[in-house]
Amino acid sequence: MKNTEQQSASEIVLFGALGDLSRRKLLPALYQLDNVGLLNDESRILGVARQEQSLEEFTAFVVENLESFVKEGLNKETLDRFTARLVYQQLDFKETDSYSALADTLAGGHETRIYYFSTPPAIYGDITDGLKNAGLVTDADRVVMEKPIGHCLESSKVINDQVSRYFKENQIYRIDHYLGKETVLNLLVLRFANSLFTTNWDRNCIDHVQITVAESVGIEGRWGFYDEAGQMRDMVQNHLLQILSLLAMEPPADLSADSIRDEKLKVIKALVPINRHNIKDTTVRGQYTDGFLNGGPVPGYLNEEGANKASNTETFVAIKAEIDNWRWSGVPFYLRTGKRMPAKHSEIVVHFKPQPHNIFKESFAELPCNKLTIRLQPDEGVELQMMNKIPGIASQLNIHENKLDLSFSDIYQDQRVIDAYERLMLEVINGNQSLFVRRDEVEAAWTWADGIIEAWQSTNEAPKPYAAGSWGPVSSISLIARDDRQWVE
Ligand SMILES: NC(=O)C1=CN([C@@H]2O[C@H](COP(=O)(O)OP(=O)(O)OC[C@H]3O[C@@H](n4cnc5c(N)ncnc54)[C@H](OP(=O)(O)O)[C@@H]3O)[C@@H](O)[C@H]2O)C=CC1
Ligand SMILES: O=C1O[C@H](COP(=O)(O)O)[C@@H](O)[C@H](O)[C@H]1O
Repeated sequence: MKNTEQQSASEIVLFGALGDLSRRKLLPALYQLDNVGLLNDESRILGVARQEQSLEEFTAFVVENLESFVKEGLNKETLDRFTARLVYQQLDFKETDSYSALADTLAGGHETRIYYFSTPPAIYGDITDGLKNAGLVTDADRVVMEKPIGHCLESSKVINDQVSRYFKENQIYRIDHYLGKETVLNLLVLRFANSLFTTNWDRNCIDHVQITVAESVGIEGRWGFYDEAGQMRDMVQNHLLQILSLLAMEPPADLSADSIRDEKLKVIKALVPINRHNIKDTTVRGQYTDGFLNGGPVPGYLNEEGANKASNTETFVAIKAEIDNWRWSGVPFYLRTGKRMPAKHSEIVVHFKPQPHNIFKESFAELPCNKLTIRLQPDEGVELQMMNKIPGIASQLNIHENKLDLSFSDIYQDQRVIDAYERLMLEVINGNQSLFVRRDEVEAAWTWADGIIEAWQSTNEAPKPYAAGSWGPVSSISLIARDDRQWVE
């Protein structure tokens, strides 16, 4: 299978190769690229982790996880090729003077090295120092950093400063995997390749927007990490703000990385600050309690595996966000995200304004407004809710609400849904930063998120309880009901 003409050979170095992200997402993504011929035959994959183990043991670990996480099943030929690329290096990342063993392992390899930091962000600086000390930093190298970068604006600056001592901005790929999702990427096409939406995409035509990112999973054994972060830092500061900025940005001049990132940045900077004065009217934070999901009982957050203390960490956030600019002034963007909600279900619903005058009062006292629903996952697609005449001679102008439904699984039946990490890994290999987050975006996002977190801290209020398997605390309904609107369920 040859598809690798443009992909130059690189050494892909996974720091934290034995961790959760690596085994569930990164290794399967690399396997999938290999399977479709998008990994150069010469590229090696070097797993680096703290644990002492042989190459055979690492290979067995990789195969076991590929078997679990590559849904389509493994291809023998690809698996043989993939496992032949593997190399393992034991290393304590904090021992910044002991990276010489890694340098020896990399010696004679390809000149482009991709260092993927799949570790807690607090040690990105140590890894960078270690690489520098061992002479493993050149202009050809790239660094991939996982989110959330830091815990707040200040800590993100420290981490970014540490990494950028030796790597330039054009070598740094800050991952937000939502930017690699087909449907998130499709926002660019939907908005800028369809004049219908381009011309109606502003405060004159749009009443409000809802963005829901609901997960049915809890915190999946990551209590230690999650309890420090909470849903605000884990999901809103990054994924939801990235979706919001793609949805609300001005048309970029072209598809280059900086054109897109410049426009996203302007949106994040234009978000109306939320602070202790407006926090109560604009946000709700919740924490799930014991409940039922998929027909069975599930534990509350404080009863999850690994929970070791009482905690006020939020597992649900709803926010009424506003963008203070020419295009969006007065249009609320309601954001909502939580763990242990009834289903994994992420979508954007754009509510258009009502018609100025209703000539169909006999059918509808109030005409329902057009709604554009962008289903991010699962059941990816785009749906336009509109009014239509019910066919028939008897009813001259009997109308009802119906929809145009572009379901990706129906239309692109033979197309596998590509995992976000596959696309993003390929973009790193190809050296394209468009789908990665620039430092100033991260900092603007932290500035806004920190304001909310500090305001919550200042009120000292506990998160509102919601039963696992529900759509969040009752007060999240009031948040939007106060504006005479309701969440689309
Ligand atoms: N898991 C997920 O779904 C997601 C994760 N992320 C981000 O990805 C990154 C990795 O997360 P995740 O895989 O879940 O975390 P894990 O804790 O599962 O993995 C981290 C890995 O780093 C290793 N490590 C930590 N410190 C050292 C050290 N000093 N020396 C050597 N190895 C070390 C750990 O080894 P050991 O086990 O020996 O401690 C572990 O293998 C984080 O930044 C996280 O925020 C982002 C999105 C989703
Ligand atoms: O970054 C993260 O994302 C996942 C949700 O990702 P998805 O692709 O499954 O929607 C979330 O569960 C995790 O807590 C968070 O760190």
